[in-house]
Amino acid sequence: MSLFAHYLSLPYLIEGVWFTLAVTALGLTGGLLLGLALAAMQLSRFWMLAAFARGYTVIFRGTPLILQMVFAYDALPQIGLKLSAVGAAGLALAANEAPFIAEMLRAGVLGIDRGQVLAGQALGMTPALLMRRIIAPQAFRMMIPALGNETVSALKNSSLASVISVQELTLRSTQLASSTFDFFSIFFASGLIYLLLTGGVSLIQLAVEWMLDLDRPATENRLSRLLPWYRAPLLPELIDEEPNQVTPATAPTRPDNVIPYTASKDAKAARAERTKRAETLARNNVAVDVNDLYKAYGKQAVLARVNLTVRVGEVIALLGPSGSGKSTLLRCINHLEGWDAGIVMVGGRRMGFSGDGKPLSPRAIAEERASVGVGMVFQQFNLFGHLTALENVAGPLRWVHGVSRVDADRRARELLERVGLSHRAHALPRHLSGGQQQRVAIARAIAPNPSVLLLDEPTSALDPELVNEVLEVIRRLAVEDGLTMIISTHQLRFADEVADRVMFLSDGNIIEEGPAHEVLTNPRNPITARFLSVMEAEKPPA
Ligand SMILES: Nc1ncnc2c1ncn2[C@@H]1O[C@H](COP(=O)(O)OP(=O)(O)OP(=O)(O)O)[C@@H](O)[C@H]1O
Repeated sequence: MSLFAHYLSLPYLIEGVWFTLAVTALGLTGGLLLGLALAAMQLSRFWMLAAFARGYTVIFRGTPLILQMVFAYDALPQIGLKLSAVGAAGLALAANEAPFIAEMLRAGVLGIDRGQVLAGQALGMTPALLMRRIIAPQAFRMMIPALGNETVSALKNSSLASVISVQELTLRSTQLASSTFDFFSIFFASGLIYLLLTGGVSLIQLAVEWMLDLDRPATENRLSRLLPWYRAPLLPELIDEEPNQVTPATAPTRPDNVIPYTASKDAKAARAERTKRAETLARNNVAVDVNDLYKAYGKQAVLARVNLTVRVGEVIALLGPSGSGKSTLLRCINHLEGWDAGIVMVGGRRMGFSGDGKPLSPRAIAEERASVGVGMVFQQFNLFGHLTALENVAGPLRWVHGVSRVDADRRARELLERVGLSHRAHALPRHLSGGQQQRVAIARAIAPNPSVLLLDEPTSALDPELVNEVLEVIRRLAVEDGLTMIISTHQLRFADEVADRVMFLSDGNIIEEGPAHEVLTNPRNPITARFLSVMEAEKPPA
């Protein structure tokens, strides 16, 4: 036992630990940098880069590390690259670790919900901003356990450096044992030192996991403020506050030339009101103009020469059976989806193309989305999972529109209050109900004051009892703010009450359109009539 304790603190072995740590540190740092480059190449749009990275991965993952170490130490000098034993071992370990780390990074990035990426794009985030603010923070959190594993494995693999005479712990233990024949005590001491080192890695991993745990109450310190997923601590006055009702707008932004309609009980007065509103809207500028839009997936035409004109302040309800192309049409308007032929103009700008007709880069499209102002609300809410409700609304305002933190927070609080969620400002999306999440998503979409709001079946992922709270928010955006909206929905009563016009899509064609009440109560096309009769329970009274 005393011999065991003696070997544990023997300077000869302790010095070996430093070599072990040096090789591991070189291997991990190099592996992380090279892994980042390889992952970026594999995820890039350029197939040559992706093919190169894949080839590298196949070679370095498929050959033994011990061979790579010998190669780095003995073969590289023959082409003029002479490295120290520690340098050669570190280089070989880095080259070997890189493909494993790259695969972890790639899995982390690909593991982020595609909906969040679409939402970020719709908010005008450039690819780099999306990566920095949305994808990387969440991917990193998911990768910590795998990174911990990889660190432990690199630490143990560093013992292979003994083949090129690096004086690391394993080599020194063997040398010592050969000269003293005290195999048991030396190898037990050496094993315990390795265990202490790997135990240290596990502790660091646990500490990082704890620091990044989203369910942990947010704390205020300088370091956490620098992190992209920073959350301000909960303000005491908000903790016990009673839930707000969905309250009236604090600052409606209705254009002057849009007449709000009030729900009139008298059918005749309501009709007169609608006619007057339609006449006013017809004089307004065009907000969205879709011309001969054609899009196909393979041989299937999903949008077959669609034409659509929406005036400022108008509310359009897109109806149609599942698979008729409603979501695709909305995504094309925001250029989240490319198309094969046709032109989409929003606010007089040709979306996705420069003045001379050339397609824009992803970055330029993102900037265009932000400046034209097309908000989008998705069926599955698509809130950023690592950000609180407040940050979901305020973050994009700061990052995309350059609004100051104070102003962005103020605007976010106003909007959350408006959708009845000020008491949940610091809640993470996963702690909100579906209806609450969708209300935050609406607040996020209208925060930058978009000129047009696209809503893709905003209530179809909700339980029936939560549908009304979301419809109420949308209703107020139409009625009080006069926001131009295109809503794909199956809520016929809602469409009748809120929409100015209904467009009915079938197999990628608009087969019927007209004033909402007219189409919904007296359809001319047999396909529309059949669809409405199937949805009878939802149909508005004639
Ligand atoms: N990425 C894709 N690849 C191939 N086909 C697709 C893709 N996305 C959509 N489609 C097809 O395009 C058609 C239109 O889909 P879209 O989602 O626009 O319909 P929708 O009217 O919004 O349906 P729902 O009401 O169910 O959401 C469908 O037939 C769908 O299968």
